[in-house]
Amino acid sequence: MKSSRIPGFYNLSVEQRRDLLKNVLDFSSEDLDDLCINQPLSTETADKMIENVIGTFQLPLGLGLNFLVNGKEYVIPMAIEEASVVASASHIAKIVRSAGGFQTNATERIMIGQIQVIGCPNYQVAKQDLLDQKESLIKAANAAYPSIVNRGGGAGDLDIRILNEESNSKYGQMLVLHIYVDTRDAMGANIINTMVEAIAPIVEEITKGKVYLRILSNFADKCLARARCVIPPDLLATGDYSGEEVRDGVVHAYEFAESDPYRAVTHNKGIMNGIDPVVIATGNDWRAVEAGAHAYASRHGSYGSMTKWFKDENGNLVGEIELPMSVGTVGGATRVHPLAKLSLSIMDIKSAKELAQVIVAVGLAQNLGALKALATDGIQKGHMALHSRSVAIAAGASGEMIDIIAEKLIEQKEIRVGKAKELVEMYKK
Ligand SMILES: CC(C)(COP(=O)([O-])OP(=O)([O-])OC[C@H]1O[C@@H](n2cnc3c(N)ncnc32)[C@H](O)[C@@H]1OP(=O)([O-])[O-])[C@@H](O)C(=O)NCCC(=O)NCCSC(=O)C[C@@](C)(O)CC(=O)[O-]
Ligand SMILES: NC(=O)C1=CN([C@@H]2O[C@H](COP(=O)(O)OP(=O)(O)OC[C@H]3O[C@@H](n4cnc5c(N)ncnc54)[C@H](OP(=O)(O)O)[C@@H]3O)[C@@H](O)[C@H]2O)C=CC1
Repeated sequence: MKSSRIPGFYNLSVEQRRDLLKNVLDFSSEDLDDLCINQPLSTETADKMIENVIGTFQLPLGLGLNFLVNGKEYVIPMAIEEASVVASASHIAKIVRSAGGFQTNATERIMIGQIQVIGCPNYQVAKQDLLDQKESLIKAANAAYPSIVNRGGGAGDLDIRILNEESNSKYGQMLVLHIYVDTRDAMGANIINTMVEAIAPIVEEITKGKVYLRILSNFADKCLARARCVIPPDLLATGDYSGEEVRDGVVHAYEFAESDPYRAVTHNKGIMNGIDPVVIATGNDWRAVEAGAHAYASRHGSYGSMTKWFKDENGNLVGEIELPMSVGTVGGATRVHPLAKLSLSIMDIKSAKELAQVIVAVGLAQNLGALKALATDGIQKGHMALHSRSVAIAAGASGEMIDIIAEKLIEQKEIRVGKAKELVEMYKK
C-alpha cells in the first residue's frame, strides 16, 4: 500500500472508489466485483454458518482512510450502519498522521479458560493438589489440542482461586481453575473450550469435587492491545476554536467520563463506534470484544473511560487506549465470510496481534473524533449533516431525490423524518 491518504475519496462514485482501490491495492477487478457486487455471502454459505437461515443481512462497508500505524499505511474496512463514523475516523487519522501516526503495541495473545468446581471436601487441599499437578494438567490440555502447540502456542500456565470463602458470603464456595493458553492467530474459544473440557475429569479426580462450567473467559486481560497518539495543538484548531481550546475540551471530556458512569458509557460507545465495524468487517466475534472491553473499563471498581487524554509537558494532546482484543485472523468466520477475507487483505494484516493493534488505533481515533466535535460545534453539525441522507430515505426518498431532500434538510436546519416527509411530498407534486 503506497498511501492510505486518498483526498476527496468520498466525492467519487462507488464504482470510481472500487476502481481506485483496485489500483491502490492491486486487486483484480474480478475479485473485487465478485466480492462487492455479486452476492458477497451466498445463502448456501450462510446456511452452513448459523441455524434456521432464511437469507443474509447486509451492512454498508466503508473505508477508513489516512491511517498510519507504527509507520505502516492502513486502509480500514468498516462495516457499520451509522453515518459519520467512517468520516470521523478518517478525519482524525488525517490529523494524527501529520503528527507521526499512531504508535501501538500488544501483549502476547494469552486467552483464559475457566473450570468451576463445587463441593470439594476441602478447598485449600484441592487448590494445593491442583497446583502440585500443574505440569501434568498443562500437558493434558496441550495433548487435547496438539496442533496449537505445533503452531508455537498452547497452554503455558494455570492458577487457582477459591471464591466466596467468607462465612457471610451470599453464595456457596467454589474453586475456579484458570488455564492460560497462547492461541496464536486464532481468537481461541474453540481451542480453549476443547482443552478445559478435556482436563475437567482430571480436575474432578484431583479435587474430589464436581466440575460444572468449562469455558473460555471473555475478560481477556492477558490479550491486550494498546495505541497512543501525540498531537500538537495547532493540528486541532477548527473554525473559531484554537488548538489549545480543542485540546483542553478533549481533556475535560475525558475527565467527565472518568468521573461519571452516565458519561463514560456514551464516551465508550463512541470508542466502540470505531472498534466494532472493524471487528465485524473482519468476521470476528464482536460480542466477545464488546464484553471484554466494557469489563476492562470497570477493572478498577467503577466504570470509566476506555481511553485517556492529557496534555504533555510540551502542550501536546496525548491519547492512549488499552483494551482486551480477542480477535483472530483465522478461525470463526474470518476465513468463511468472503468479505472478512477481503477486509484482511485490504489492510494487509499479517497476524492477530497486528489486527488487534489496528483496531484499538481506530477506537482511539473515533473517540477523538467525537470529543473534538462535542467540545466545539456539537455533534449535530457533522453527524446530522451526514445522517440526513438516511433520514431522506426513511421518509420515502429514492434515487436523485435523496441528495436533494438531504440538502434541503441541512439548509433548513431541520434534520428529521417528519420534515423530510413534507419535502418528499412537495418534490413529488
Ligand atoms: C463528520 C466530520 C468528520 C466533519 O468534519 P469537518 O471538519 O467538516 O471535515 P473536513 O471537511 O475538514 O474533512 C476532514 C477529513 O474528514 C474526512 N471526511 C470529511 N467528510 C467526509 C465525508 N463526507 N466522507 C468521508 N470522509 C469525510 C476526510 O478524511 C477529510 O479529509 P480530506 O480527505 O477531505 O482531505 C466531523 O464533524 C466529525 O468527526 N464529527 C463527529 C462524528 C461522530 O463522532 N460520529 C459518531 C456518531 S455520534 C455517536 O454515536 C457517538 C457519541 C458522539 O455519542 C460519542 C460521545 O458522546 O463521545
Ligand atoms: N465465549 C465466547 O466468546 C465463545 C466464542 N465462540 C466462537 O468461537 C470462534 C473462535 O474460536 P477459535 O478457536 O478461534 O476458532 P476455530 O476453532 O474456528 O479456529 C481456530 C483454528 O484455526 C487453525 N489455525 C490455522 N492457522 C492458525 C494460526 N496461525 N494460529 C492459530 N490457529 C490457527 C487451528 O486449527 P488447526 O491447527 O487444526 O489447523 C485453530 O485451532 C468464534 O466463532 C467465536 O464466536 C465459541 C464459544 C464461546
